[in-house]
Amino acid sequence: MKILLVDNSNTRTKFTLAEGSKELSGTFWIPTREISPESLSEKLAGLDFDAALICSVVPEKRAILEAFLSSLAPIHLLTHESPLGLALDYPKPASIGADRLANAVGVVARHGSPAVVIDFGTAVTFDVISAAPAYCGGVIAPGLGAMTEYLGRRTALLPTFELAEPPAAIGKSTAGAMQSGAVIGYRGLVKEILAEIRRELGEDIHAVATGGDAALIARGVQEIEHVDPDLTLHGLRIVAEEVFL
Ligand SMILES: Nc1ncnc2c1ncn2[C@@H]1O[C@H](COP(=O)(O)OP(=O)(O)O)[C@@H](O)[C@H]1O
Ligand SMILES: CC(C)(COP(=O)(O)O)[C@@H](O)C(=O)NCCC(=O)O
Ligand SMILES: [K+]
Repeated sequence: MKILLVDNSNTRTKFTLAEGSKELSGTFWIPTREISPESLSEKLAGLDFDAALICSVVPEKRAILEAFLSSLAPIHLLTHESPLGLALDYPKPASIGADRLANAVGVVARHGSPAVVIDFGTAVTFDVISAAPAYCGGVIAPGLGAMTEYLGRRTALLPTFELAEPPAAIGKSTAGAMQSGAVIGYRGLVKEILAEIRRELGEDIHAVATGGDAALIARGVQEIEHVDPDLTLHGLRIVAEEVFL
């Protein structure tokens, strides 16, 4: 059975096909703002699948994905009521972003629990999973791209610049100084949040990173043990196996 997995997040909507193995057979993405019946017809043309699992944190685009895919195959929308294989130790589980639930499922299966998964996307999210495994809660902070874009928009003289490793901490140009603030500053944010999480838990749990900015930031954060770029899709694959197989 071929299952189409869809991670509809705020910047990019990622797709892949699960075909019963632990590998994902090719991933591709569409900018989320471009999701429409037309772009879906074009990008999914010729793709053959028997079911689809959608994880969405963008309601307007979720409605388009649901309508489009349900005309082709049975679909399941990931929620806190999906078979996640973990307890949700959280006052309002319905409020947890579906991508964060998928990350929690993915990290337990691929890296073990207890764990903290950090997703460097539009927002950066930290999610803590206990040994049980149970989802315990987490942290939401502005994402690296959103933060730097905002700085460019709210100032008269600051340019947009490439998010890349700064040549030095002490910038010798406006763009160099901004790269330093973004990349080095962001690593500081991550280290401090991880340290506080570990202090609060009284336990040295391992950290796994995913999301568009994971590789750039994790390179300078020794507390992050693994970067797993497709972790969310793997979480979806595991839930899809429970739902459809
Ligand atoms: N080709 C790309 N398109 C968009 N963002 C990218 C790309 N490559 C890296 N990024 C970075 O990834 C971030 C978005 O990460 P992503 O995991 O796609 O977010 P989300 O899951 O919220 O949609 C952007 O802020 C940007 O800095
Ligand atoms: C925190 C998020 C914006 C992250 O989205 P992303 O950066 O992956 O696009 C998303 O998971 C969300 O809208 N969550 C709902 C609120 C919550 O998780 O508490
Ligand atoms: K995401």
